[in-house]
Amino acid sequence: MSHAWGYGADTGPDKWADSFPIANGPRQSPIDIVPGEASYDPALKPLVLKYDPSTCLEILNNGHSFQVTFLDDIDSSTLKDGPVLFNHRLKQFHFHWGASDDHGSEHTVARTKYPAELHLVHWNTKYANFGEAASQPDGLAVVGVFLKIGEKNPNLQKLIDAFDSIKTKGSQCSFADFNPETLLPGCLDYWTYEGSLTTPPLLESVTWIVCKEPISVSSEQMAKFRSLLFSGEGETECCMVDNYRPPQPLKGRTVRASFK
Ligand SMILES: CCCSc1c(F)c(F)c(S(=O)(=O)NC)c(F)c1F
Ligand SMILES: [Zn+2]
Repeated sequence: MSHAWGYGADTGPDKWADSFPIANGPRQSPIDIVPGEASYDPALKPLVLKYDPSTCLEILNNGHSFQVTFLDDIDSSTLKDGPVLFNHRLKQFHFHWGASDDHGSEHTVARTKYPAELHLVHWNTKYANFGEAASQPDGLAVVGVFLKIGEKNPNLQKLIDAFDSIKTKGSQCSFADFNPETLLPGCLDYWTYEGSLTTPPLLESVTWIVCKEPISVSSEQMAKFRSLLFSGEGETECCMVDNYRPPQPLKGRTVRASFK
């Protein structure tokens, strides 16, 4: 039986529950973050993100987004503190974006949509590997960063410059010495809540850490994101746009803030 999923009318988020019933689970992501309803928690520690550019391996089009993958066999690129109790290793980062600049993020802030959202995916090293961690309620920690239309971002440009090599689904190329720290905002104030992957298998294993401050992207750079394809080489071209899941019910969860 095919569990082929996507973002089109027949395969998109409204259909995912057919193959992945957890889509209607108690801790699904993304959510709408309402700042006035978030609880400031003075016990939340500052995020400690330490990334080693030499662990950057490749950039690839996986047919749902583009991702940059990291070597995660030792503690070279890690997330510590913040809301998590254990050390986490960086596995990959990817983005979600819209067909136009007025939407595209997965999380929203008081229903405000950003044109794109970066996800830095980390796994808890109390588990043996990413796959095992992804099946545990405290297995993953994803840092979300909003992209806001403004100045051209020279660090995002390094990713965009590789797009000609990863235009179609399944294409990849080596990608070395990229430091994800250059994609972080200057202020690391964050909201945190217990959630899930935002794509199938929608596993409820993610501690979400959503940064309050966005990073900049130019409208021209967003247009380059939209030049990537969901489709593979030789297939009818289908532009990679609107690869986001809309906000899901909070179902009684608390969103905590690391800032007043
Ligand atoms: C089986 C997972 C493969 S790794 C991965 C991913 F590819 C992905 F897209 C998201 S996401 O839900 O879309 N964004 C947080 C994740 F959380 C991930 F961990
Ligand atoms: Zn994501």
